[in-house]
Amino acid sequence: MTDPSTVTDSLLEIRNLRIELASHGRTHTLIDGIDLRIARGEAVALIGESGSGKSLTALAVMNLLPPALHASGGALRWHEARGGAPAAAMVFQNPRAALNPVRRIGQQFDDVLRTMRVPRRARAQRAVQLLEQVAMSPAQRYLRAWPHELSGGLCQRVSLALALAREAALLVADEPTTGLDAVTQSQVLTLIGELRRARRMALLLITHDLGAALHHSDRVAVMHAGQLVEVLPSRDFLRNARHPYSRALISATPALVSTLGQLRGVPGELPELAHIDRAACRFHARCANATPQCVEAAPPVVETTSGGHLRCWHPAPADALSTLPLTDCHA
Ligand SMILES: Nc1ncnc2c1ncn2[C@@H]1O[C@H](COP(=O)(O)OP(=O)(O)OP(=O)(O)O)[C@@H](O)[C@H]1O
Repeated sequence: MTDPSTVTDSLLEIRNLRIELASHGRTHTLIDGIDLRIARGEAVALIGESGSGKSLTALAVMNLLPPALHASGGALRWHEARGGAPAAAMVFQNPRAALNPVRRIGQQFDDVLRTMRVPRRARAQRAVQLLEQVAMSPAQRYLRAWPHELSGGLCQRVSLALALAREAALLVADEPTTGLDAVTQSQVLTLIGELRRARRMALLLITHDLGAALHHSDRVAVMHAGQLVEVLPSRDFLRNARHPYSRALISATPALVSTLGQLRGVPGELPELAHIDRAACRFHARCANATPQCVEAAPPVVETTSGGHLRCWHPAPADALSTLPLTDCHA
């Protein structure tokens, strides 16, 4: 794990990112005012419920938003001296869908390495090296395989190796373990962490799983209804998370509570992003701390004493969670 306090070398700054959807003559703001900095070699986990806007944020970073959606307001500022390599590479949720079903694995490496201008005679050897880095050996056997001949976990390893082939400074991993069994999930996330550290590659890990986020990142960014509501170092999260939504996510994560009896669902439902009241706090209808102020005005983002960022009128006091009987997965 990288020590967040020593990470100062900025790779990507996302400033006031907004993603809008134009529909029936109206513009709907789906993502509203994302500010996030990722340092070189740093692992940032983006967590939140399904529909909170994690994948849209990732697609904006990759410059892959679908045509109906438009990124505006902010800028993505890359500090990487690119030297011809792409700034970011992505591993997708569904590795089978990400691989071309009618190209053998070796052909897919050849396609990527050709775009990286790797000479033809060096490509096969490079593909072998990449497969060995993701622990697929003997690599020659896998290079001849079709995607349908591989398990989901092996397909995700191939996707990861293809992403590594791009030599990018940032790996964006959008739910990279969805659909994999628990053992394979852990293996894939551990492998991503090892490769990241070996290559000093930054990681934007998108996940619903707070426990996995805390284990595999330096900082956690909590997303609710198209906004970041809290960002703080992973190692401090259980103790210092102050947004009521962050606290609700902790109480809703089986790996983070001591007994199943302490497990609580997150109250209410995510508001429909396309029809949201931008003047109010987006969490107010689900929040036990809400007051009329939360309905009348959206809270600003403030810096906290623990070095994080918080968007809430009535946050929990710092260190409040240490009184809860939580299992510390980040020891
Ligand atoms: N192409 C699109 N057109 C219109 N709305 C979209 C489009 N893509 C996503 N949305 C909407 O944007 C919101 C955020 O979606 P997004 O996929 O980013 O959420 P998410 O947090 O990644 O969810 P999940 O964890 O399920 O992948 C959702 O309300 C979704 O319906």
